[in-house]
Amino acid sequence: MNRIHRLHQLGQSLWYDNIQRSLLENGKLAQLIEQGLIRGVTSNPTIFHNAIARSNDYDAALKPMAWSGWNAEQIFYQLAIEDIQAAADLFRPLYEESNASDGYVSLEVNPLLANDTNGTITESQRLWSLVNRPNLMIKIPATAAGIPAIRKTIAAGINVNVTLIFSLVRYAEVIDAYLSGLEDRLAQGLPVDRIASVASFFVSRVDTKVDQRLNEIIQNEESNAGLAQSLLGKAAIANARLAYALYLKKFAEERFVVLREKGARTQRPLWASTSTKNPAYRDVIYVEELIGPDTVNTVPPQTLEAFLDHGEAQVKLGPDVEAEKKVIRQLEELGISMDQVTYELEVEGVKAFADAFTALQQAIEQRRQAAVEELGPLRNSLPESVKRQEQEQVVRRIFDMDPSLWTEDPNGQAEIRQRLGWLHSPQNSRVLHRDYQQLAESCSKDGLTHALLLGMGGSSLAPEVLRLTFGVGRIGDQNALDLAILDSTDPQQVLEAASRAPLEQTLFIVSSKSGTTSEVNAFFDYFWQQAQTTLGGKAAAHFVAITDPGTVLEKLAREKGFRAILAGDPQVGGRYSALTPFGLFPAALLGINLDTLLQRAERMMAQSLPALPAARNPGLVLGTILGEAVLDGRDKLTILAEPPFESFGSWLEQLIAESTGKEGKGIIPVDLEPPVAAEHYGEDRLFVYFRSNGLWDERANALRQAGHPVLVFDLKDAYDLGAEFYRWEMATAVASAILGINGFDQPDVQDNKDRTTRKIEEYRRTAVLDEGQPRWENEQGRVYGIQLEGLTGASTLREVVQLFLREARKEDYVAINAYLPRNSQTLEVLQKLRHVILEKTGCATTLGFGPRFLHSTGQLHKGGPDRALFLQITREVDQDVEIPGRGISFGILERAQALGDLEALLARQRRVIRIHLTKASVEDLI
Ligand SMILES: O=P(O)(O)OC[C@H]1O[C@](O)(CO)[C@@H](O)[C@@H]1O
Ligand SMILES: O=C[C@H](O)[C@H](O)COP(=O)(O)O
Repeated sequence: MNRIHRLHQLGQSLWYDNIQRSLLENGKLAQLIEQGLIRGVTSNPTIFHNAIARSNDYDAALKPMAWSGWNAEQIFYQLAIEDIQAAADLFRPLYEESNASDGYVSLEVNPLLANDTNGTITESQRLWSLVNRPNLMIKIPATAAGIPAIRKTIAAGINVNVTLIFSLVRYAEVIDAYLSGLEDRLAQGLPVDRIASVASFFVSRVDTKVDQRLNEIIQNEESNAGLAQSLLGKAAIANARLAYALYLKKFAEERFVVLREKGARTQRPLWASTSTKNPAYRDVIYVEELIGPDTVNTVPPQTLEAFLDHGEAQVKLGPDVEAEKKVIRQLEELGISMDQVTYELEVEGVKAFADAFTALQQAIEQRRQAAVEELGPLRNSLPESVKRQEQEQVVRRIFDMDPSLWTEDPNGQAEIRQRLGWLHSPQNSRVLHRDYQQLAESCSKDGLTHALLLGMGGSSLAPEVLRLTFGVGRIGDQNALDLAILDSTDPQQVLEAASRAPLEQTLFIVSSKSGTTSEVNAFFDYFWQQAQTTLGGKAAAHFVAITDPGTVLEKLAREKGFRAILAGDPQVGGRYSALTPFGLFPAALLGINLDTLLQRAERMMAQSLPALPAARNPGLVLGTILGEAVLDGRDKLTILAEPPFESFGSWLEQLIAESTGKEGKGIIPVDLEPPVAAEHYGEDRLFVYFRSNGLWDERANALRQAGHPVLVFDLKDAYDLGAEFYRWEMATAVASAILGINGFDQPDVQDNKDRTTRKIEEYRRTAVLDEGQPRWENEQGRVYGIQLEGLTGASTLREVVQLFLREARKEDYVAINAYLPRNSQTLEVLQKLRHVILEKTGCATTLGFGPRFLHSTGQLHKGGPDRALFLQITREVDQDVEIPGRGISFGILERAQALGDLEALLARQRRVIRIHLTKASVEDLI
């Protein structure tokens, strides 16, 4: 039994005089409750000031509310109420178990109402119904105006923690107000048995003031110095013990006996202000000296720790208070009037809380203004738009799976009903994530050191982001698996992936929701054959499939005897699958703690539920910004992501582009664009900045000053990706609804696939790929696609590119679609090309590597707005690789995909050229 348990045995409950969001989120508060160390929580305006203004714990939650036009006070109450509710929920079991004697959490009324009876009554009722928890106590100050408010509030059936009590006279009034409130209830035939109240009697502050006077006497009045010296540090405890004696007396009187028979409880004294202010005193003095039955002591963290370490628990309270009366008498003899002291303390106490409240409002106001600045030109329209989402109950309808938010088409609606499972993924995945972790552990134990994931789009991008953000961690005492991703049919890239995957030590993850994605099938054929050749009968133990139940891939994996088959959630579409096995199993292989990742996602989910106001929902507000920005002409969502989050944009790109890019509409994600001076950007931009260390603060400021909206999302560590996945999924769903788009299908992807299939069939028949007639050619390369004015006069590929760029119109974007190996050399030169294009045309630029981007931005290219120039680049392959059993090579598959892509774009009258590099290199285009 520890010291605090002993204290409790003597009849005193220890409450915690502290609240802070991080304590709620990191499990510390839950732990203190579980260990039986604290039995309640108290807050006050100073505590909230410290919690909110002196930390960044609340900033992320504050932003959407600020963007939605809420003022500082609205924001404060939303944040405070959330904390109080969360704490109350943690205490709920104790509250029930202790038959409602402990387990309370206190929230104080606005201290600026301390002298306003009616204002306090109304505010108490407002907070009581907003928090909506039976184990809440509303704190009301024991001012003259507060006393009648206490009576009315108790009579209304609300638990009250009466605060700022200093004097015995006032304390008697408090007891009377409590009893009167109960009597009022009885008179109305209302029950009194579940009403709880405590009287917070402030302790240490009395010593602070009295000791100051005593010290003046010691200094200035020689004759009284001895007595004054002996009284130092005595007043507060004496005053509190007298209060306890009063409590014993009052609650033994007939008046209360009547109430007790009806089930009423006593109003326990609560010793507040019990941290030691004078370092010369014992640091647990205001706990040790005030122990007795039916009391509460609320202590800040340092006092709790001190008592746990060296506090002595003995009963020190009782009816015999002669010594205490003597202390008060002696103080009076020295001219220190307790009436005067306690009056001053009450006035100062009210003021201090009011000042803290005002300072807190100012601190929130500053942060609110800074957040609003981020919206730039969108700031005025956003509050109305968020209100509209609220009126139209968008979040409720999303959770109710109401497809009419996105489309009237019955087929589309039927599909959407099967595609909203991601809303619950953070919780649903909790059931299975231990299996993924165990499987990862078994792979590691069996000596597998590498993993190669074969997948496209939604099935490969989340794993890639996790790999690049987290790096390779640990599984137990081993290095986790070094995960690589293959999502390209470019033969060079296939070979590179193969060279980095030693067969004896590699786990292959065949990852396809549908199980029919042609690239993935080709990768499987290739690596299965390799594994068979080297590992023979042991090959299957090196393969895991992630696929939805009932797919051909599942069947194949079963037939071949794969090490494991992980079932996807059929209610979740590919690009929304990050928090299902498609993202989570690769994460486990990397040694990522799935519990923490899912916890962050769950926290975001909890903020996204329909019960919360729209302005508090991070995904809803973000989605509203994205949607409204498009309607305002800012459809180029430009992603700035600081290390280690640079790769996050590639996941975002596929989510947003494939979801919204259809029916001639869409948001155009612009990822990893080389930076240029702020004035080069058009008014079609909305920037989002994923901030980790503030490396790009200056750049963000310059953009903001140039009039662009720049939304900032602070990420504290890689695990925040869990939350971001969820936030952006919600935002994408909301933005799609605002744009009137079905965000859950990808109608134009199939066309590309069909055209590719036809090309391959023809190739199989004729051994030639039909590339059509070039519009221009020389020994450097050939040009296909739309007719360009003056093309015949061009003498180099560079000139061809220049001619093509003349087609650019204001607010177009230029998409470079490179069917090239994705490695640092090609990336560098293509980024250079992007830079030149951006400076020359002022248009946003995107870069995609084929065929990877076909499963990302490919849908947007064909289905989105006709505001793009597509520069497709293909090349002669140096070293081709056969796809076993398919009668084609990866090189042919890649080229057929490029041709299918080109054809699909031309069929939609898009402005596209293909430059096929024969002798030339990409450098020659710049
Ligand atoms: O997981 P699958 O079925 O192989 O699909 C891969 C990707 O292809 C698409 O279906 C189309 O691009 C994406 O939505 C998906 O993420
Ligand atoms: O409810 C608790 C009181 O507000 C708190 O104990 C005040 O303590 P202080 O005097 O240390 O500010």
